[in-house]
Parts: sequence; structure tokens; C-alpha cells
Amino acid sequence: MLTAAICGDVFASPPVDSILAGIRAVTGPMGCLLIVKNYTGDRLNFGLAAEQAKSEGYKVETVIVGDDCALPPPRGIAGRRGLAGTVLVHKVAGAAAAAGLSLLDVATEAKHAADMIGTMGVALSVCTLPGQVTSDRLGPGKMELGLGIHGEPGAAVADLQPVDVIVSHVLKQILSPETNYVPITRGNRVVLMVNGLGATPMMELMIATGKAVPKLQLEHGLAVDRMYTGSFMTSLDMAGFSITIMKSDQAVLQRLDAATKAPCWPIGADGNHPPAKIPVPIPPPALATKNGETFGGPLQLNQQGLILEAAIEAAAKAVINLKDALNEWDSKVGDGDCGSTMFRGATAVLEDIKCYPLNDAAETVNEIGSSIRRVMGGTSGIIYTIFCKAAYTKLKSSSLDDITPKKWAEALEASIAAISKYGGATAGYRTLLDALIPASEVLRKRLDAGENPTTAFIQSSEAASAGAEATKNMQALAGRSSYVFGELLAAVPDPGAMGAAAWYKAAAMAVRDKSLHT
Ligand SMILES: Nc1ncnc2c1ncn2[C@@H]1O[C@H](COP(=O)(O)OP(=O)(O)OP(=O)(O)O)[C@@H](O)[C@H]1O
Repeated sequence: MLTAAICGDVFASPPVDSILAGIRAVTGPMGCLLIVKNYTGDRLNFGLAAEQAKSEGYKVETVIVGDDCALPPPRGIAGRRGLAGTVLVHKVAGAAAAAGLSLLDVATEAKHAADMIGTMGVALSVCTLPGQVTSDRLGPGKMELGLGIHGEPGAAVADLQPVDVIVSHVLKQILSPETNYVPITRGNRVVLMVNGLGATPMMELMIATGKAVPKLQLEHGLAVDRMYTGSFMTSLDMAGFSITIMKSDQAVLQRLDAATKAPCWPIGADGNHPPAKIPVPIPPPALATKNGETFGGPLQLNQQGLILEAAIEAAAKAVINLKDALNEWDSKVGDGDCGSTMFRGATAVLEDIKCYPLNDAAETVNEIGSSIRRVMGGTSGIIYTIFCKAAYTKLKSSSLDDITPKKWAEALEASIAAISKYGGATAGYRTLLDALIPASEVLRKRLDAGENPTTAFIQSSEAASAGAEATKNMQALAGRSSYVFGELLAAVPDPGAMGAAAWYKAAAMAVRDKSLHT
């Protein structure tokens, strides 16, 4: 890649003497190629240094890079700014030089590479100049689109958007046929670089890359030959990223794949790569399939199916409504994500319910387990998956089409037993079992006493709520809370127990209301 980099003061172009010192230090008989990002100060200082060096007998060529695609075609003489795409020009030129090409040929390759590159950045924060107070130019919940790397304001300020939307916008802007900044059209091959601006973790950059690749393939019809993710050209501690697209061909790929010792060039960027293809979009798959057939749910719900549907919907909505409270409690006694985890499960259940075979309670419970297992994750995800599997097995053992209230009570007992068996917790451990166990005990007792099943369900839901509240006074013996000191747990309920009590109660109320009206 580069033999030397000439640094100026922060965000200022280096003075002529520094550049000259650099040229004198590294230039051999083959000469020296200066790769300069297009900023007026840099052009002038590097230009003068190049003239001075030539007059001293050095062979010097210069390539200016202006890859910015955020701004409309410039009105004046300043031209487009140089951004992270310059790193790809460094790589191409460095490999060409290492391959022994003449200075003129290296310069020609570098210039050609620069013409094939477009970049646009998005900033979520303003960077901090050393020794200065960070500007509050960017208000909360805002992002800057099309920034430069020297802290200058972006082309536009917008409300924060999901990464999907941002990546789509940036790609469209770079590949816009109106500005025609890069000569890339459908069917072309490209290289993608997602560049961190200084404060964005690798994981988040990878998310942006993960969004960009399929969009390039499916929406823009491009084959993505290489992708580079990392912090290649930063802007101090700025949060955000830029995306660079470069038109690629075999010659460019050969330069990009050539080995380099530059420490930040990604390991694994060289080596054998199978040729990239442009995938063809396929229609989205049917929601759920069973034995190869699409499962659309029954056309006509019977009485039990209607009640089951109402109970599931109410339970899922109760969990969704409790998301923030669950996260709040979990942030005090755990890692703060219990509400989000439960929310994911409940949202999937609500989405999938139209495909559940609601007239078959056992199969429906099994399908709920599948929805949960697919999306929820976390401790509560696996616990509810076990819950549904055990309940399904118990319900399935019934020979009757209609499941009796007693069978439901047995299914709940089986679920509790399975959770205890695999998770090791039981009553008093400060877990969701402290809601479910009292509920199950009351349900069994009331049914055995001949109580109306709906009333028994409601009474058991009150026991679930009381049990969940009582976790406020319990020491944690299971889960993440067991790492938290006793006094921090006091007065905060176990989020899992509160979540369980909430869906259980909502289901009971829905069963009561639906039974009254059908
Ligand atoms: N062994 C267990 N048995 C039954 N329930 C448990 C057990 N351990 C934890 N829980 C329940 O799980 C809830 C936390 O669920 P959550 O999905 O937030 O998991 P977590 O502990 O944050 O771990 P992670 O997010 O890493 O999976 C607790 O509030 C508790 O009710």
C-alpha cells in the first residue's frame, strides 16, 4: 500500500516542508506517486511540494481522489471531496508499484481506480477535536448524511433511521444515474467497503455490510466480488460509517488481492475467491409448512378454536404492552433485555397465528413453541420452548378432540415439571416458576373442588400475579439475578415472573370474555 503518509495538524493539510521531507525520505529511482484526497489545501501544498521535488531531480506523479457522492455536482472549482475510497486507490497503486510497474503506469492504474469509486458517509455523532468541547451541532435522535471526514457538516441532517433504510439511501445515492458519479450499471461487478468513522464497533459495521450486500445484488443487480469491513479512514471519534462502491474487474481484483503488510488491511482479504454471482430474487416462502404443504390455519374455527385464538392474542398483546416495564426491571436485576426477548416471541406469535391450526389445541401449542424457538433466544426463549413442547406432549396424549380443563391443568403441570427438570429451578428460586407454580396449584385445586373452569382459570391467574409480586422479597437462586446482591433485588420483581403472570392473566380474561359471548 503506502510507503509513507504525511500528516498535517488535525484536519489541516500538511505544510509543503513536511510533504517534501516525506518525498525525500522514501523516493527511489522509480519515483514517487502522491495520492491526494481532493481538498483545496491538500492540492496546493502537495502540488507545490511535487514541483519542488521535481526541481530537485525526483520523479513525481500525482493522483487526486474525489470519491464523494453525497453532494450534487460542485458549482465552483473545488470538486468532489476525497473520502474512504482513497484507501482502495492506495491498495491498487501499492500493488501495482510492488509488481514493478513504471511510475507512469502506476499513476495510470491509480487514476483509473479513482474514477471507478464512489463513497458516501453517515454520521451519528460529531467528532471531538483534541482539547475542545464536542460540538452539539447534531441534536439527539439525528444523523448527518453525506459528511466529510474533517468534521465538516453533512449534506443533510435527518431523523435517525434503521440501518436498513440508511444503507438503501446511501447505495442509491452512490449509484444514482442522475449524478452518474461512478460508471456502474446493472450486471456489473463491484467491490464494497464499509468503513467505520472511529467510534462504531465492528459488529455494527458488519450489520451494515450484511444489509448492503443483498441490496447491491438484488436491488441494483450487481455481483459483489469483495467486501471489506473495518475502520480504514476514520474521523477521530465520530460514530457512523461510510460506504464505498468500486467497479471491479480482474485487473482491479488482482491488485486488491495482492498481499500487503499494512496492518489494517483485513486479514483474509487475499487468497482464492470463487467468482461472485448475482442471485435472482425469489418470492417469499409461505409462512409455515407442514409435511410440505402450506399451512393456512383452518377456514372455520370451532368454539374451542375461537376461544384459543382470543386467549393467544390477548396473551401476546399483554407481553408486548409490558415490554418496557420488563426491560426496566431486568435492567435492575439482570441484563435489561427480558422485555425485548419476550416482545420478540409475542410479536412472532401474533404474526404466525393465522397459520396455527387453532381447532387443534395440541398442535397449536406446538406451533407457538416453534414461533418462539425461531425468534426469541435468551433464557426465557428456551424456557418457553420447553414449556410448549411439554404441554404439547401432554395435550397430544388426549384422545378427545376437545381438550378438557383438567387436561389443560395437567399440561401446565407437565410444562412446569419440564422447566424444573432442565433449568434446575423450583418454587422460591425467583424465576417465572414463582408465577406459574401457584397458578397451577390453584387451578388444580379449584377444578378438583368442582369450580367452574373459567372461574378457576381466573382465580389461578390471580395466584400467578401474587406469586410474581412475591418475588420482590426473594433471593435469586437461578438465572442472571443470582449474580446480583440481595439488597439490589429488594422491591424489584423478577421480570420473567411478571411476564408469565401478565400473559397468563390476559389469557384467562380472554377465555372468560369469549366464553360469555359465544
Ligand atoms: N433456571 C431457570 N428456570 C426458570 N426460569 C428462569 C431460570 N433462569 C432464569 N429464568 C427466568 O428467565 C428470566 C430472564 O429471561 P431473559 O430471557 O431475560 O434471560 P437472561 O437471564 O437475561 O439471559 P440471556 O438474555 O443471556 O438469555 C428471569 O427473569 C427468570 O424468570
